[in-house]
Amino acid sequence: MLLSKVVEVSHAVGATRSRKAKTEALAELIAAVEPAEVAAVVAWLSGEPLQGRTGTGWRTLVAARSTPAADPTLTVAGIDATLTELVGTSGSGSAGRRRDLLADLLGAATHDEQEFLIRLLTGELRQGALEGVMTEAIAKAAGIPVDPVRRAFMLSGRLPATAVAALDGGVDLLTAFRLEVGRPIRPMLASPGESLEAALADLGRDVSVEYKLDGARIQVHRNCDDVHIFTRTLREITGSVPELVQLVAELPCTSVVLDGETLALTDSGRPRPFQETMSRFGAESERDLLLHPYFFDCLHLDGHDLLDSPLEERLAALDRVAPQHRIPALLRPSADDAAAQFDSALAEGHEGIMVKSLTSPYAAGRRGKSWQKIKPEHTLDLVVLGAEWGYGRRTGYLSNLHLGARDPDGGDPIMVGKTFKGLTDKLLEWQTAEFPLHERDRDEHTVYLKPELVVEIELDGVQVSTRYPGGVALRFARVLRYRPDKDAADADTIDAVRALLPK
Ligand SMILES: Nc1ncnc2c1ncn2[C@@H]1O[C@H](COP(=O)(O)OP(=O)(O)OP(=O)(O)O)[C@@H](O)[C@H]1O
Repeated sequence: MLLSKVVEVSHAVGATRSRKAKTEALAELIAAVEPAEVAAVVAWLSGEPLQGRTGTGWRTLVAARSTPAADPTLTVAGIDATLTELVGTSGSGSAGRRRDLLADLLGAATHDEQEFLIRLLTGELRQGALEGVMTEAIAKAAGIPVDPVRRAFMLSGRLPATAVAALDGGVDLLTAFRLEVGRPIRPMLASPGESLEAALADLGRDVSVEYKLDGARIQVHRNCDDVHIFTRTLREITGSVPELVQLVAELPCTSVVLDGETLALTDSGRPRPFQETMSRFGAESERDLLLHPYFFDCLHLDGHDLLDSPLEERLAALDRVAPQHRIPALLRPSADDAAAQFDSALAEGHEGIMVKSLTSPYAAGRRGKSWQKIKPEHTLDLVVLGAEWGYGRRTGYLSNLHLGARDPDGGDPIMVGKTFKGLTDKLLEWQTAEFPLHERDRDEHTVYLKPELVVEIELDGVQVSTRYPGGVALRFARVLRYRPDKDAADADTIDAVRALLPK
């Protein structure tokens, strides 16, 4: 298939807000593509080359760009082969070879194709928000229901492989996807609960009421001596967290997959700030800060997959394998005991509580009602769309943030407000240094950013707005912290913001 056809569909998908129209355009393309090219097309339209990140910067690409070709000739298979060569080029002279490959590729591309390739290779197409639409499109192209496609994607974390299986072998091949120890699955997520009372009324008596710790999510896989640890976005961090690896290696089992939260504690046992925990996930991690795990789920134990088992059984498995590392939890508490649990979580410096249905299976990658998070304040994770230069004491610093909510249908984030409240001097300095690295455009007052940074905002509520395109604006928003553990695809949606409108 010609690249020009893919670019055309990519534009069409970007130009419409209708989820149905997006799904149809994608499904038609996937159904039409050569079997050998399905994986690449699905990967590209989800925002990433099949080879993953190619490590090619925007400057290199712009330098490699020449006069566009008049007519489209590039094929999907040809480009995919070039990208494989590009990522495989290493050693002496590799920089020059990479430059030549890119120059040949871009030289053969039309103007629109050049734009597309540059956005693909710089990661700008990676919105991830298209994942939901893409899952539906794959099901439609294969003529099968969407649920088995979704499940296979959640278990494999890979849309291209899911698409190939769906088109090759339909539901039969998709149901062969299993939890594989060593390969991370997308974590189950929670919905914001209105209040503890509302969550208990909604979920009934069969609940686990757990501390919601303010750390970072980890997913731990162990097969005999082989331990792997992943973040919320499925990034492997095994090498940065030796103390967790050792602890998991010593658990009394042969194979296990655990879900939990990790954080560093102060000498008096209170949680250290989230940023300090996150700093341990980086390449140059501060080893003197010890991380502790607090597990809250067990997805596999000694050859048994537990994803489809009710939470109660999964917690029993967790109790068998790691009772000393469980997150504080009460099973089927009275309303008073649940309220006391909430109070003590806050008193001990934690974020709030989680109320979980004991009868629910592990819905990988889904944000459902069977896990509800209760915090004393409303918070939203929003995408930073830009920042205005400050004035007065903040002259020379990028300050007032433009905040956007995710479009669940894969469009650009939708602006819902601005704030400079809560920004410490340290954050102002960091923003001023960091934002230009994400710059999309600028004018006299504002630096506009690619949708890449996620910030957690505390707010008093939201109100109807005629000024903002989503019809809703934040009230009294203030910055709590940046969320380097989240991508724009993990930000809260415009629907989540609207759900806070007074009823
Ligand atoms: N007992 C717990 N059970 C589940 N998740 C917990 C628990 N304690 C802390 N967490 C953390 O809270 C998160 C649950 O909220 P949610 O599923 O909405 O994820 P999130 O989008 O990362 O939310 P948040 O921004 O509130 O951390 C988990 O991702 C996990 O990191």
